[in-house]
Amino acid sequence: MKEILQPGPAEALASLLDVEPPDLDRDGLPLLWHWFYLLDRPAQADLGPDGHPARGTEPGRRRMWAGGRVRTLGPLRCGLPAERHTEVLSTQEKQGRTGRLTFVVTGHRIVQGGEVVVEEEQDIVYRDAAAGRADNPVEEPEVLAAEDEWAIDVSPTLLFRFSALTYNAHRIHYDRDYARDVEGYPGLLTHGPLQALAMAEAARRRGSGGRLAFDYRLVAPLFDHQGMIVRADETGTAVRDRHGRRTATGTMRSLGR
Ligand SMILES: C/C(=C\C(=O)SCCNC(=O)CCNC(=O)[C@H](O)C(C)(C)COP(=O)(O)OP(=O)(O)OC[C@H]1O[C@@H](n2cnc3c(N)ncnc32)[C@H](O)[C@@H]1OP(=O)(O)O)C(=O)O
Repeated sequence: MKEILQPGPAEALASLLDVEPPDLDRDGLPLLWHWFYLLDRPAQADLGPDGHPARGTEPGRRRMWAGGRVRTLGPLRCGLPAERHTEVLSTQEKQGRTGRLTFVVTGHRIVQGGEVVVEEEQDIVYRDAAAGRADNPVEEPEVLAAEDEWAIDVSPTLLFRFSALTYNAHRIHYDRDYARDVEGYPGLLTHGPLQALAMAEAARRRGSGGRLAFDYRLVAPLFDHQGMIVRADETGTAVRDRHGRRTATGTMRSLGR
């Protein structure tokens, strides 16, 4: 897949996150902002009942984004062509606390000007249909956001706009009836990439930049009524809900300028 990268998606993302638009001419796209470019555009006829492309998935199993590893090796520039190369790297069966898990790892490389500028692995997990019904956490008392934490209101409009920007039609993020009645979730599910991006942005606020290695895991589902509270410090970055339950963790390392 190949396209000329335009500033529009980056401007739309800055508005969605309520952050200052980055200086694209000086720095290129920030860490993970490549997720809004070079998107798959599957035909409507190819979508399964969950809104995700049906190809290659076992009918009835539930897809979740479980984690990933990203390396930025150079600036990704707007105004220039870039291409994405994607392949399935591995498929592994595991037994988790929530039942049978099938992890599919896909590898992605973004090439610009003949150089690999982003290298990434994404971990997607498939679970049995009943698993979502167990994802109904007991809510502890509220833990207010500290001064060094970033509280994001997870509203349906935020989730819808994120789905739209990534051209992701997975119904768990915007169709409350489907999320509850079919997948058994207690609310709309916050995208894994949105949580990863919030962690990367919290680190960017602290001055991270240049060539970076970022590893992250989505460790528990985050629903829209639970808020999203993000923090980054020198030891890593994490997301919790407003009751103190951790839903994502990440570590970042500089690879030098
Ligand atoms: C976009 C998009 C979809 C989404 O965004 S979906 C929403 C975002 N994702 C989530 O909310 C997932 C949250 N995480 C979970 O629900 C659970 O952590 C998960 C992934 C279901 C696993 O929970 P379990 O309790 O069943 O598993 P265990 O902790 O007992 O672990 C069993 C083995 O699996 C390995 N493992 C666990 N989590 C991960 C991970 N995130 N990445 C890679 N591997 C993982 C764990 O290490 C254990 O392995 P062993 O070798 O030690 O057995 C869209 O669709 O596009």
